[in-house]
Amino acid sequence: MSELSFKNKVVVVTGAGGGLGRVYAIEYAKRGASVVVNDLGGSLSGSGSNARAADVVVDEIKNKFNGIAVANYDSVSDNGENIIKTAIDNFGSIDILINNAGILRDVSFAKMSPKEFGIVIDVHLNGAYKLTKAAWPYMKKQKFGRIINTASPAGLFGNFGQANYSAAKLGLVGFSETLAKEGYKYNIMVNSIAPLARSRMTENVLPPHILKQLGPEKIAPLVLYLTHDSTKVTNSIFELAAGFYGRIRWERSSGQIFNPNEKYFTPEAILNKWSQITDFQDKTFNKTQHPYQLSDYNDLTTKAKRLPFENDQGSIKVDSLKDKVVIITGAGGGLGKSHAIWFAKYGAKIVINDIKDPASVVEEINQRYGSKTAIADTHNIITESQQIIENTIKEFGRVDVLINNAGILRDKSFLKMTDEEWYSVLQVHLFATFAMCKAVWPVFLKQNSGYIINTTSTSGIYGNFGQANYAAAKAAILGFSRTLAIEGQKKNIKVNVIAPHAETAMTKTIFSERELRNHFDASQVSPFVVLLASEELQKVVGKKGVNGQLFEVGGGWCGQTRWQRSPGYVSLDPHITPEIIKEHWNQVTSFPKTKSINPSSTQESSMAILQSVQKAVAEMSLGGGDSGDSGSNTNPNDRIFSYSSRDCILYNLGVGATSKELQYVYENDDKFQVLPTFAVIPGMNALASISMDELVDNFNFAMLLHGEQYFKLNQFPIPTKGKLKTSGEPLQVLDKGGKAAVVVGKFQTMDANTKKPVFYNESTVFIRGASVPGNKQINKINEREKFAIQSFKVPTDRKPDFEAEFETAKDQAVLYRLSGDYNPLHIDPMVAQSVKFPKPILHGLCTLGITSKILFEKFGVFDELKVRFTSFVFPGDILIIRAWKIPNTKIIIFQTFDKCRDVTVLDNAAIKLVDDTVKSKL
Ligand SMILES: CCCCCCC[C@@H](O)CC(=O)SCCNC(=O)CCNC(=O)[C@H](O)C(C)(C)COP(=O)(O)OP(=O)(O)OC[C@H]1O[C@@H](n2cnc3c(N)ncnc32)[C@H](O)[C@@H]1OP(=O)(O)O
Repeated sequence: MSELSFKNKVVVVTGAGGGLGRVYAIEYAKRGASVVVNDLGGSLSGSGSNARAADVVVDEIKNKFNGIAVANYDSVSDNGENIIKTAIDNFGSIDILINNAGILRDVSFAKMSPKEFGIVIDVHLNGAYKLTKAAWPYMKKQKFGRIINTASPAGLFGNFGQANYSAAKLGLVGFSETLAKEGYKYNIMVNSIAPLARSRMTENVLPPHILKQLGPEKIAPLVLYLTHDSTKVTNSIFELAAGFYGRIRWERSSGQIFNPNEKYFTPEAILNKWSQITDFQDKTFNKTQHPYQLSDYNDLTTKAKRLPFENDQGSIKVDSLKDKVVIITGAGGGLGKSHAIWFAKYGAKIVINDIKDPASVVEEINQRYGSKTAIADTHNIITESQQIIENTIKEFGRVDVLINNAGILRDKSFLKMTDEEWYSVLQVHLFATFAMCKAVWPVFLKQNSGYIINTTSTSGIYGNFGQANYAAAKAAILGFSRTLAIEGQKKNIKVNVIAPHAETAMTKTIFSERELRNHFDASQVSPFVVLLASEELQKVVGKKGVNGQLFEVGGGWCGQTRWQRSPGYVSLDPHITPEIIKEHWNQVTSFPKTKSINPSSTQESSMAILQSVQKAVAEMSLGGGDSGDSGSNTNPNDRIFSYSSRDCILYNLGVGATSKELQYVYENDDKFQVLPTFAVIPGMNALASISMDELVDNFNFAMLLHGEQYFKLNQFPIPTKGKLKTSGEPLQVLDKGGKAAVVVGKFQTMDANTKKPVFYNESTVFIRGASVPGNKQINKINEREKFAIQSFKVPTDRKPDFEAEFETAKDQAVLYRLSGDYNPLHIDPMVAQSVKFPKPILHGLCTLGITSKILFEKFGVFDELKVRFTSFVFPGDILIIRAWKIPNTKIIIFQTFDKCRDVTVLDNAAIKLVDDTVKSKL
């Protein structure tokens, strides 16, 4: 494949003095681009400014790569336009913009100051806005542009201590989606990436063995691929780290429709169908979708209205809102007013906040539901949020529910959008939501309960033409809310988000009058909001409750929206290139039904990424033999293992053979042979054909230990070269008290040409920290070999018939691994430490190989072997092998003891001799 060139392209990379940005800048320059390396030169906390960081990168580009680059030291949020000007002044255009600069101000929401919130929004979101705004006219004019905005898993899912950062990062996603829609016809492609990379930011947060895999050089190839002029990908979000590349997209449930009449479309009716709302199966009236825009409400409302007038009210009455105190912002009309009336209907006391005219709503409510049901409040929600809370407590004595509903619109195509239009929309939506939540938070913390319902919009979720400001603000509210939900969980504070399909001004811009009459009705949203603030819903849903969730509601339809991620592509290539990404694009972006996942937290998402990487490492570590062969009727789980005398010698050396034993180490020796335990090697090579990560929950490859092994030899002597085919399948998948999982796999190995059986293995792995839910357990114990599940206790009434000592070499594992088990646990001190071993341990099969070599030489050929690995061995330890002949049988029971650690390491173990009268025939 020809190299993707960036010759004659002008690239601006912000925050390029280090980490990700630096690597981007270098990679672009190496491929011929002219690069503006922007960096303020500040420390991680954003203070100070020296020109060094950007200069160093520019020098590196010029001197080391003979590339073209110029430094810029402006702050993205203060002088973003200047950075673009640097590109124009020096190189005459701007083609590719990578908004990468960022700062952190991590602090719990309770302690977060408005300044800490504001500055993070300013650098990430306003910074990206400033640069994009300045670049946009050039890109539009030249009909070419590529923009990458840097989101984060914290933005997608929320993250403790990062309310500011989550808001900014998801805000960037909403912003990008809108730009993608507006830019498409001008060949401006806009995408977001959510990388989990090793950088100054992550260094303090992640453990070293994980950090090791998270190099920025693994992020850059996707960014370069996405921004190449031959790439037409737009409006997409990617999660990536450590060689994993996946796409993440919205998934909207088919949901539930109700007849949307005021009498029977109630919180009770919605509660009665809650499981349907959050159900992501297709239904007759609607499908689960992966949309780029809001639901087809025309269709849904029409169907909803055809339903019987009476919605089933179920058996649970919602009465927990009686005398609860609810603050609703922007409640002087529209949705807010409707919410207020519905809360009043359910017995709540309401603070009607609106800078315009709350009095008429108050009057209406008090007339209908009794005086003092509602009070008016005209404080400014951005600057006077504290007074609103104080006023509420003064009047009603408490606050239970906060509904952030107020908003404004300043719709304009991005080209024409003014700074005032951008900032004012952010102020009223995002900063007001922040200020109101901030003011009510201590009250909720103190009373150990509270409900917040924030209002996003389908424009925020999917982006919308002419609403870059609104989409950014609304998406930011969602990211912000998710972090609040996480932080509030322990204190019983529930934070959820709705995207109502009934926003006066917005709907007016989208729908015709007729359509509006058909389904613009605020009262079709409010019952859902009342339910979200009720205790009844939390009780019905159970332990975790409804928290941090996003719902789309309107016109009688209610649905839930969440993330869905592709299984993605993992490259273990140490030098991943954009070309490799291009070649595997289909894998990066396709969403096969059974393998796509729905991560719901930063931890879940990151763990799933790292597990995909570990799985790939495991597949490679454990031999990773070719799957199948080119013939027809091949099972994808089959693994081909070709070997030669060289592999036999390597194996023999790994389990203790020396130059004094030519039969094991010299292929021209008359008695050249491979030891019987070689039988485990093709099985081990096929271990990766069993997807442990799918069989058990919380799979972590580094936590996997070899537990037991059984094998049977169908042929002896074992051929010293050949092509073998092994098929693997799980026989048992069991949970060990929720603390570990045990997986037993069977591996049938045959000669790939003659199809004659050669070996049969049953291998047990013990996975610490993993669990197996009831419905995933497998127990085909009846299919297991008798010898494999037999118990072999050493006779305690007599001394062993045989005893031998063997000193393992310090480099035993280093040598043994070359037979195909490249598990880093046996060589990488960092990996070993991460799973609580002080240093790398020896392969269980190496200890077994050493032991059975000695037994083989003493007792002769055996055709069955079974062992349990009871403790680990460090390379260099001295082993004591003990064996007992069981009278009148062909069975030898054995045990291996680690003299240095004073512990039995192989136990419950036996071999079955082929002929107990002869020694090794060899
Ligand atoms: C061909 C396939 C190749 C596979 C390759 C694998 C990749 C390799 O690179 C990995 C390795 O080589 S790891 C090195 C070798 N293995 C070891 O060092 C493990 C040694 N064993 C231990 O540490 C403990 O026994 C330990 C930690 C395993 C268990 O100890 P405890 O947690 O103390 O367990 P315990 O409380 O005694 O028992 C709990 C339940 O688990 C069952 N169990 C115990 N040891 C087992 C073992 N070794 N294998 C299988 N099951 C085992 C117990 O029976 C008990 O079950 P139940 O609750 O049902 O009674």
